[in-house]
Amino acid sequence: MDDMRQFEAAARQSLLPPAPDAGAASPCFLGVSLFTAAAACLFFLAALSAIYYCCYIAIVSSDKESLLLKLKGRNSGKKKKKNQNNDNDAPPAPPGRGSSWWWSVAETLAFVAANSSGRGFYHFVHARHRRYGPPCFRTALFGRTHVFVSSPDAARSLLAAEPAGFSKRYVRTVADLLGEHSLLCASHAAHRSLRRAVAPLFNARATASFAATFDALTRRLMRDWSTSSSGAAATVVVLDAALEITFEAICDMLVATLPRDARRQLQGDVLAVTRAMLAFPLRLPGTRFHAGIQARRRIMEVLRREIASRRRDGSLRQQRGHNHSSDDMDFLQSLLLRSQQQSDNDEAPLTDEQILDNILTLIIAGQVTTAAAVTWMVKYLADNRDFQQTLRSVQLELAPKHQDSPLTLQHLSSMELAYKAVKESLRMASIVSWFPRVALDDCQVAGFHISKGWIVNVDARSLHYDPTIYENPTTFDPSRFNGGDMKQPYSFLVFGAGGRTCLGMNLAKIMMLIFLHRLVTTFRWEMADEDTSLEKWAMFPRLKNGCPIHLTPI
Ligand code: HEM
Repeated sequence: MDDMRQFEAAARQSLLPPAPDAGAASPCFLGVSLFTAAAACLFFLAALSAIYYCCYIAIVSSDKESLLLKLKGRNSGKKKKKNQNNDNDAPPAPPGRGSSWWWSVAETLAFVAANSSGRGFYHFVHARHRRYGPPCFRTALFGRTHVFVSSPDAARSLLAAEPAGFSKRYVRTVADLLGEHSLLCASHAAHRSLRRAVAPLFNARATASFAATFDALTRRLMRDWSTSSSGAAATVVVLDAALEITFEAICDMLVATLPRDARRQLQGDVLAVTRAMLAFPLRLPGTRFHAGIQARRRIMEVLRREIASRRRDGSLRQQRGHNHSSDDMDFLQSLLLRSQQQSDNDEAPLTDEQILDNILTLIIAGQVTTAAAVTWMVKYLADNRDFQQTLRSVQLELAPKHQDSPLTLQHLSSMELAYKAVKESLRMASIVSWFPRVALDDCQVAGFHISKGWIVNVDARSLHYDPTIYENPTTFDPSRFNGGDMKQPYSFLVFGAGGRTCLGMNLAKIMMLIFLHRLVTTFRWEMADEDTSLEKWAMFPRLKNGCPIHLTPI
């Protein structure tokens, strides 16, 4: 027992700091220690940056080249540039920096810092756009040279009819999560046949039936909100509600037969995949990227089980020979039927992998974007109460015609002012802020030299906030659309343009119109929290607080 006490006393003694020695803490000694500590920190940071950079080149880059080859390529690129500079006729490289690897580390860290701050990842682009001015600037991210272009002419040269010199390129994380057959990531060659298979599904009948489903969900939501407010003001979080109903409507359209519990699991997994899209691509348990990859695996399992069950129950055999885009089929059934008909006709059929990747793509491309757009629209109208009131009067005049019945496409087409509010919200929110393309060869864009392999991004948000195109661009003003969609071609790019234009743009506009009409004719609202900081690491810009509003029934 005594031994034990002695041992504890000795241990306590060893944990106590040594008695202060007045002579040891002289100012000179402190200065040297601080200097050494600062130097060590700097060295540590530099080493970390270098490791980080090398990891990123190795992990993120989609090319199969080795790191060594890349560095070699960069050196030969430097030589090439020197030769180019000697040639007076050669177009200049876009302003900005991006060839030195130190600069690439600094820019990548700045991008990551913007992403993990409340200002959102576009802040990085905006700061450089201001520094270098239009029409473009150059930077380096994750080991790749990126050019951001922001003029309608440059946008036309990159998007119109998909020029032969460019292909689509998303960061590796997005491609890993959505799958190599996803429409959003496929190269131009693979894209053409995939789009031919998916585009017919968005026909007029499917759109009308989608509008009816979404309207029913929105009316149910507003009824719940009315009940919870029961005459007094209630507070609701718009983003949560918008995510819920857009998911339900899109799920009904794509895989209508999925049981309730499978839908709930799917919804959680889709959220995890979305969260992982801009995460560091480390497949270590506990990381966001790993969680996203696991969620993708579960989603694929659920969808594969669904396909197997449809093949077992014989419904596909019965529907063989019918029009594959018939309105009583969900998208999954239409694609399975198309695949079966292709193999019956000895054509190369759509594979299950292609079908699965694109069902997941449609859920993510459709749900998260539209929910974010609806949320921004509600915020802009909360900030512009006069416009909210004007719109309310207009919409209330239209309301008696369909108060208790579903909104039809005809009803929606008569909502001119609401439609302008939808477009103005889409412009200001610029949900997809830029669209990446990769140069397949050396070429010129906007009078600047672009080297093979550089990523050229159409900076849609800068275009939408260009004061030479949109007067007072930071003001919410739906009347700017009085004359039609856009003042100049390629200046309103909320849904992209050319061969890669958004396939769901009509559905997105319909969802926004229905939500706006039902909300403005049922409630008045104002923001319950004025915090405008953005959610960190979100692929599409959205408010961190999800846009809580106070609702008062009218
Ligand atoms: C407000 C909501 C939406 C916005 C802002 C939006 C925006 C966009 C943009 C800008 C592109 C083109 C990207 C590029 O060129 O790189 C795109 C592509 C696409 N969108 Fe949307 N979208 C929305 C809603 C939807 C919906 C509801 C669906 C379907 C359910 C959808 C499905 C797609 C698909 C499949 C593509 C790829 C098209 C292709 O490459 O052929 N989107 N979207």
